[in-house]
Amino acid sequence: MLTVSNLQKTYGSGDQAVEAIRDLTLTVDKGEFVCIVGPSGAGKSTMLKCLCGLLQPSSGTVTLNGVPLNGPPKEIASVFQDYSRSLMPWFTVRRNVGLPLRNRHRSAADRAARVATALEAVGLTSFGGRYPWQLSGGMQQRVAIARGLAYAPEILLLDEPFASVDAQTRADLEDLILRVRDDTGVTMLLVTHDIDEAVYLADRVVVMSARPSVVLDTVEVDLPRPRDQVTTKQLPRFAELRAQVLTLIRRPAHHDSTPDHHSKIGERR
Ligand SMILES: Nc1ncnc2c1ncn2[C@@H]1O[C@H](COP(=O)(O)OP(=O)(O)OP(=O)(O)O)[C@@H](O)[C@H]1O
Repeated sequence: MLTVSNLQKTYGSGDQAVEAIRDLTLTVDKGEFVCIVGPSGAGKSTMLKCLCGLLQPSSGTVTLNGVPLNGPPKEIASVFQDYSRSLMPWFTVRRNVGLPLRNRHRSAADRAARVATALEAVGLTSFGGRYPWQLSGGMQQRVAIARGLAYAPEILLLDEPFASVDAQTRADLEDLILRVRDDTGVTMLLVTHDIDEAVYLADRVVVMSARPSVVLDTVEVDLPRPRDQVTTKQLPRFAELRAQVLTLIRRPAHHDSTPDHHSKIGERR
């Protein structure tokens, strides 16, 4: 469904040039849940911006259903880490969730129905009339997820979506996103620096090196579904997969990445 071939991205030029991504190649199949792990500054957000058409790669291609990307595609919705900056504080929850639908020229009744379904999916039906600042951080992130879902994308891109909430809320949101995936069949591409989270959620974990990033390897996650925060994480296979990803991350890349970068990624604090 989504193919990234030899993606390379350098910001600026000359003395100011920052090579964020050296060479990324990966594919995401329809309905798959792919997690991307990589150290801080590895270029994960840069990659997602290239995938949702907000940034032009310096070289390489991104194709969606066989068509090269040329600007933001209507098939993709994104959820970012910082919900406080992605929600409009002067709009109600309902209006925030319905915002991207206005550009798709849907009727008011259709928009309202989609917003209601999306709010229900994230358990916020009774909060549609509130403002974001009246909600907890975890609830605000659920609003951001609902906004992505209301858009009915083929692919949902999630950039460290649970990084700004406490551990219990994070676990709840992880389970929410798994439930949404089961209910809707939407393809998920989620970036995280948390190995446990990646293994818990994914069908496949793509491991990125430190900047300038390359794909170090891909790990197939053959854990049974439905997954559970307690029983899945107690499985010996979960520990094996976790160790496999950690070993990859600790192995220096072939280019000039430093061990310091690698130490920033790892087990949940
Ligand atoms: N607009 C920009 N101009 C110049 N350099 C940039 C720009 N955006 C990002 N960079 C640099 O590119 C590199 C990759 O940044 P990016 O935000 O993609 O990494 P990341 O893996 O998402 O990091 P984190 O996990 O900390 O969010 C960093 O060194 C960053 O400083």
